Amino acid sequence: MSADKRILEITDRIRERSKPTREAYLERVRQAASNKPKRSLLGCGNLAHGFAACGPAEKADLAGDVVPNLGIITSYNDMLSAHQPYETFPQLIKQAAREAGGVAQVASGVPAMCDGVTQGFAGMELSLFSRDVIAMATAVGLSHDMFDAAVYLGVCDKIVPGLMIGALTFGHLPAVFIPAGPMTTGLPNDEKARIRQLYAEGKVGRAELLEAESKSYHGPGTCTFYGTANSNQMLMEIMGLHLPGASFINPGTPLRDALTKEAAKRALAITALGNEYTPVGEMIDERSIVNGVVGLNATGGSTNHTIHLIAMAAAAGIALTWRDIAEISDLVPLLARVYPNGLADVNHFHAAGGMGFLIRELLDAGLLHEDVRTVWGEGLRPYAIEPMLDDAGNVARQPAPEKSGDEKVLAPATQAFQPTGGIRVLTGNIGNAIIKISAVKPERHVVEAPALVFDSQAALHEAFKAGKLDRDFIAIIRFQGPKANGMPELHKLTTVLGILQDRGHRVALVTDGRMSGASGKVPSAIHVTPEALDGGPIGKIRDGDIVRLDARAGTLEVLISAAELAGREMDKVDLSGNQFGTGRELFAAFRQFAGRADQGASVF
Ligand SMILES: O=C(O)[C@H](O)[C@@H](O)[C@H](O)[C@H](O)COP(=O)(O)O
Ligand code: SF4
Repeated sequence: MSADKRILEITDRIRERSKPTREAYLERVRQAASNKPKRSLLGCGNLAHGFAACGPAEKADLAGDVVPNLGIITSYNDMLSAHQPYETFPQLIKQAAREAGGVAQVASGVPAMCDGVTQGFAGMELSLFSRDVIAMATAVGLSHDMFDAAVYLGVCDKIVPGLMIGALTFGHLPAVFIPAGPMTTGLPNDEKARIRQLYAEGKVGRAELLEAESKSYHGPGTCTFYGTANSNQMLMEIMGLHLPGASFINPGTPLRDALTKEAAKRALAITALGNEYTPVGEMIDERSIVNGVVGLNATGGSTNHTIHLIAMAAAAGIALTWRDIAEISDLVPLLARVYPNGLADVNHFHAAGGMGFLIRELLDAGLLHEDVRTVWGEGLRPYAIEPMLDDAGNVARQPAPEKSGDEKVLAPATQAFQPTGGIRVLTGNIGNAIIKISAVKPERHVVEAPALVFDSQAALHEAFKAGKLDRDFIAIIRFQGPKANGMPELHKLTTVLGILQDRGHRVALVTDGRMSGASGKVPSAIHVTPEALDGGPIGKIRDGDIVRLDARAGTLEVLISAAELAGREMDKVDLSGNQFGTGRELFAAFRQFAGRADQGASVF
């Protein structure tokens, strides 16, 4: 079934806009692909260094140019529960490569930051920039030119986008992304949030809070809320970079290991040395990107992808804009209710039918491009499946269930939770901004209240503790953009603003910073562009100004005259405290050269 004509029109518009950059990119990909395998162009000394630590069989294989060599880019560390399982993946991949007559080598490790550990602390000011560091580290690994394809081990927030930018920069190489899978279900996310609010109100102590948090985040695997990490998994599957059904299988299970080995074999099968050469730079095109945006809106995915998807697309020469995202949002129904957009977690989503059911529903509704290339072959329909193990312990796939296993978690397109997607673009005299409404009650989609201006999230917390916030207000937190302090997530504010909202106050947040993909119930206009440090009007808002956030009309306004706004001086904020400590002194160039949020906030 072909996609709805409005989806086709948006895709055509993106294709037309991207033509100059996309054609130049594809020329570079084809140029790089012309010498295959690249390692045969290396000198003997270079090559000997490249396989010095291999066994005799691998050395013999790599000395020639008929055996494919798989580069592994791994973001393993023990800090992220989602990445800890990757400790054992390289051995599995190497074993699978041998079984498939190929070789696999770890090409490089890339850093991975846990936004949950750094949330609310200085480390969060490195978070967004770590995406581009990951892309650079990926390039360092692949620059050895020893590889015919690469597999990318990454799950969390900035890691998959960084790996994707790196993979597309080596667009002549086939790329398969290998997920680690979600943590098993622990304390429900809404119960965790309830205990946090009790703690913030002084009704429970630190011991009770730590006990609740530890029952929620309790083992290896991705945290089970639908934040940026799980949005990444959804994107990699709907864009055809995972194997069908790979995203949400728990780590440490036979099916997980079978999927990992299958991914390694698939990557070796689609190199230029075989008959299904699938360079990722050609495989990912405007249709794949639009499919990603559709999936993001259909699932109420992370607002961080209104930044990362733009940067990822740009790495393939494709120019994606917030207007594209907004127009797709207006066409795509919300089909998933996973926390913070509901009470279920990602394991419940998978059990209800998961990605296979979602993709089938969106394909049948004409909301996805079916005629795309994927790492699995031609077309997206083969992803409308659910994976399992056969008797021999290999991956088998059967059609996704006709009916959702739980229509309160995963709905058919005919019974969508909301007729449009979870992500909106707001425009007006404060600038452009993003809001995720899938987790905000309809009665809170419009908030008009006096502004209270803060230069940091800490200042708002202080005002809360001093009892100054028991009122209707819109918090304006500015100088939180990429150039100011690395555009941190201000997700810790969710608890305090949630308490005030639950007390019946009309509250909202407006910031040039970010929120977490796990943020939700408080109406928040985020990624305000231009940022204050770039002269954005958000830097001119004063305490008491009336601000109106209207997610229905798609507007964000400070209700003063244009003349008064233009006549106001930009506030000045001392940012020297954001330039040193926790490694921030090493990121001055990133702050200086970071692009706008609506253009991907990239340093490239
Ligand atoms: O974008 C995201 O999804 C968040 O950055 C997420 O990865 C982060 O870990 C949150 O902080 C988790 O939520 P809590 O901080 O509420 O545990
Ligand atoms: S989902 Fe967030 S908190 Fe969980 S491991 Fe990943 S980065 Fe850390």
